[in-house]
Amino acid sequence: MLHVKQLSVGYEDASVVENIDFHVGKGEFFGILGPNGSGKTTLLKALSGILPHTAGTIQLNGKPLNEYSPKELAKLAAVLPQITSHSFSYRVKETVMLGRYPHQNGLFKSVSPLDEEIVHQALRQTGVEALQDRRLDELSGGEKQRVYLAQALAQEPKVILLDEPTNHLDLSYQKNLLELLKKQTKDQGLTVISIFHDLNLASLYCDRLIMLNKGETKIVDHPEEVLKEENIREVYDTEVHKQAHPQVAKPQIVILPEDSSAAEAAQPGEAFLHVTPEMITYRSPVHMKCMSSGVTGSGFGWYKNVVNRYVSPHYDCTDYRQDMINFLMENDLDPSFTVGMMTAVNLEDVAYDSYSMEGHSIFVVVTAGAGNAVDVTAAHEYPQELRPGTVNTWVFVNGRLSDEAFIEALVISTEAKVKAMQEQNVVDHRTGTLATGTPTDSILIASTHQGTTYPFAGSVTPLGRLIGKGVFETTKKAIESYRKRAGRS
Ligand SMILES: Nc1ncnc2c1ncn2[C@@H]1O[C@H](COP(=O)(O)OP(=O)(O)OP(=O)(O)O)[C@@H](O)[C@H]1O
Repeated sequence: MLHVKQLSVGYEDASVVENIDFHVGKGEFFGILGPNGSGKTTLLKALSGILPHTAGTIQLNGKPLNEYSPKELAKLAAVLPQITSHSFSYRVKETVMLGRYPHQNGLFKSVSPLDEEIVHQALRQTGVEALQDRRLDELSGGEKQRVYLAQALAQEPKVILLDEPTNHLDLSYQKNLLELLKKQTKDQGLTVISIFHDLNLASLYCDRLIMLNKGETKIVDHPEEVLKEENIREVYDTEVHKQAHPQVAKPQIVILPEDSSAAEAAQPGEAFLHVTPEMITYRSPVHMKCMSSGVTGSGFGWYKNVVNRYVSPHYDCTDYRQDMINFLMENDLDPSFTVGMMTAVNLEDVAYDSYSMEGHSIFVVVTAGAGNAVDVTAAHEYPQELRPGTVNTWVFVNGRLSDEAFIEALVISTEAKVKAMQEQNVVDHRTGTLATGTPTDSILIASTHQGTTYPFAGSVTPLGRLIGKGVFETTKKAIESYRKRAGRS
């Protein structure tokens, strides 16, 4: 559809963008990225034929751009410029109707029923139908933005060129506008070329991206490649972290702020633990990055408190999440900052200890029961009941864990728990085989996110070895206490 080869564009004698090469296919959503002043608008102006290029070629549908008459070009390409505060006092509908101009013939350019229909459709699609009789200079920035988009759509172009289309729009209109354009790429084969400052929106909606750096191409590729941390660091001179979008297969970028807060003493340990018959509470002085299967605070997140709440073995689990939230609030613990678990084990039997080795340190807390133990390899043979977890394992690490280290810490903790159960000869009563856990065990790996960085935590690393030892010994102690009480030792 659009082929750009060795393109250079500038103002007067000075070149602003140089040696740009890319192509955009029919129905493709193509994003232009780059810092302020990198030449995005200059490139877009050249692509829309507003600014002549000084070298190279731009071909639209196989024909050089400069060989199109303005009217011919307007039938093929529509431009949505950056909206400025200045606007004329046209009415909204008149403004959108201007989009039909390239399609109108004859001396008087009368409005046909088809023009009316298309204009109405564009007003509807962009949500400005109710504003159609209002004057443009009375509208908010976001409303104007949508009116100009309606005008561009009314033009029925094959390519639409947009300069930061979302910059005046609130969250919901940003999404609506980009969804609308994306739908048009799929349903109508519309080609969209758009400048973005918001890298995350560009990642979500664009098929491919070009990233400009000081008027030159840094990279042209799909978002996963373009939005690599090293590219952004080099081009935007900013530290970022790239991560997966939680719901769709697209990368997202988060800014890493300078760490200005003085590190508080966060060495995990008994000092922050409080045990009562109703609950075990760990109140950390710092927010901890946690991975857990808690009732509240599950998955990855940042939390200050961890709670293991005692509930009766006959606890009705139907609305356990809301019940846990109520319980936390009654106890002055903010559910937004608390990982909450439940157990039917007597909390006096909790086992905990600190472990350190070669400058690495962890704190482990375990509550364990064996009555409901299960051999997971035979669990498929029997129905399992949803009962409060009986082996709840908390591992607090003094340091910064990478995602890989979190996963490895979880694996090591599970291996150590299974070994402890087997050593204690905990048996699945239905199969007579050694148990590996209980049906609703819960785990927390918490990282103070200060001090040493841990890229890994497998058993080949000192941290992994420490977790293996700590979870094994603490789980053993917890099972022993549980059994003593139950009179089964
Ligand atoms: N009309 C002009 N005459 C001369 N120089 C210009 C003109 N317009 C832009 N420039 C210069 O060209 C360079 C690129 O500007 P351009 O507007 O293309 O950047 P941009 O990447 O779109 O920036 P932003 O993100 O700030 O909108 C800048 O150094 C700018 O000062």
